[in-house]
Amino acid sequence: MTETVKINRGLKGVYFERCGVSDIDGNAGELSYRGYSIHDLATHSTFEEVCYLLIHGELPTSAQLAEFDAALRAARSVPPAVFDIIAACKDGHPMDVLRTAVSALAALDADSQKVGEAAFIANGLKLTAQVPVLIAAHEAIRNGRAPVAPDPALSHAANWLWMLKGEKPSEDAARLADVDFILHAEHGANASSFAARVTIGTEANLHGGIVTALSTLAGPAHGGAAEDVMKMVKEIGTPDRAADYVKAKRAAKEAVTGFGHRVYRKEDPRARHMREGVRKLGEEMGAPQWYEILQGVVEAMKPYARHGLNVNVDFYSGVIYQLHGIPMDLYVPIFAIGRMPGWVIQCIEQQRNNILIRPLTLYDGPAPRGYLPIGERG
Ligand SMILES: CC(=O)SCCNC(=O)CCNC(=O)[C@H](O)C(C)(C)COP(=O)(O)OP(=O)(O)OC[C@H]1O[C@@H](n2cnc3c(N)ncnc32)[C@H](O)[C@@H]1OP(=O)(O)O
Ligand SMILES: O=C([O-])CC(=O)C(=O)O
Repeated sequence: MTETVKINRGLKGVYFERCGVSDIDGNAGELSYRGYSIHDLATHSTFEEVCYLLIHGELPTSAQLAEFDAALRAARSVPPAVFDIIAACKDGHPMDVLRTAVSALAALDADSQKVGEAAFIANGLKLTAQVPVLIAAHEAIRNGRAPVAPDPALSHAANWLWMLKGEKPSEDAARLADVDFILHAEHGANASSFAARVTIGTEANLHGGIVTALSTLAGPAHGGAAEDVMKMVKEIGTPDRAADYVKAKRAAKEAVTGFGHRVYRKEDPRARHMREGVRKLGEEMGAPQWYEILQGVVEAMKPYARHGLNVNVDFYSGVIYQLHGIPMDLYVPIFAIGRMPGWVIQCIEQQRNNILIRPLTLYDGPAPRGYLPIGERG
C-alpha cells in the first residue's frame, strides 16, 4: 500500500459530519448548545429545558416545557423484571449494571425496536427518565434496601437525589445536581456519542446506540475520570502534598487525571461552574480541604497550561459527589444521566442523514504468503 496515505490516529482533528447541536471552540475555551452559551444555560436554565433545547432545537415556551416535563416525569418507571436483573448482578460496577439494565429494557420493551425520528424522540425521552431510576435502584438493591419510588412532584435532578438517598434534597443540592446535568448534557463528537453514531449508522435502534454509548463512557480517559480524580485527591490527602504528587506523576510521564482534553486548549468552560460548586459546598460543609487539594494540583500543573493542558469538566465534579456522600463508583453513571439528551440527539442527527460509518485501516501486516497445513508448521 502506498506510503503517501495520511493516517489520522484517533481521528484527531478530523471532521466526519456537520452537526447543529453544540459548538466547541477549543482554542477560546467556549461551548454552546444550539447557540446558547453554556454559562448562560448553567446560570439560568434547568436540565429539563436544556433537554428540550437539545432535542427540539429551540428553547421551549412555558406550555411546551410543562408538557415535556410532564412526559418526562410520567416515564419514570421500569418493568419489575429489570429490578430482578439488577439484583442478579448487584455486585458489579454500577456502569456494567446500568448498561445491562438498559439492554434489558430494550429486550422487554417492544417499542425499542422502532426506528425513525418519532420513535427515537419517544424512546429517548423514556430512557432519559429511566436511567436515574435504574442507577438509584441498583444502589438501593446492593445495600439491601427496596428501590425508592420516583416522586412525580420533583424535578429530574431533585427526584434523582430523592431516589438515591430516600430523603428530599435541599434546594441547593438539587440545583447543584441540575447544573451538573446541564454541563454534562452534550459535547459534540466525544467518544461515547461518536460510538453511538457508529451503532445508529448501521440502522440499529436507539437503545442499541445508548448501550454503545454507556460502554464507551465508562473508560477512565472519558467519563471515568471523575472517579479517578477523587481517588487522586484521597491519595494526596492534604493540600501541601499536591505539588509533590504532580511532580512524581510528571516524572513518571503519567497522566494527571482530570487534566487534558482532545479539543480544549484553554480551560474547559464547564469546569468553572463545578469549581465554584466545590468551593461553596466545601465551605458550607466544613470540609474546605478537598477544594484546597484540587487547587494545589491546579497550581502545580500551571507550567503545563501553556501546552494546552488544563482542567476538564471532570476535575471538580467528583469532589461534589463525595461531599454529597455519593459512592465513587456512581460518578460515571451520574455523568450518563446528564449525557442522555446529548446521546439521543446525536443518534437522531445520525439517523436523519444516515450513512454507514466505516473508515479504513492501512494494512501493514505480512506480505502475501502460502498457506501451510498445520503438520508442516515448525
Ligand atoms: C469528559 C471527558 O471525557 S474529559 C477527559 C477526561 N479524561 C481525563 O481527565 C483523563 C486524563 N486525560 C487524558 O488522558 C488525555 O488528556 C485525554 C485522553 C483526555 C485526551 O488525550 P489526547 O487528545 O489524545 O491528548 P494527548 O494524549 O495527545 O496529549 C497531548 C500531550 O499532553 C499530555 N497529556 C495529556 N493529558 C495529560 C494529563 N492528564 N496529564 C499529563 N499529561 C497529559 C500527553 O502526554 C501528550 O504529551 P506529549 O505530546 O509530550 O506526548
Ligand atoms: O468531548 C470530549 O472528548 C470529552 C468530553 O469532554 C465530553 O464528552 O464531555
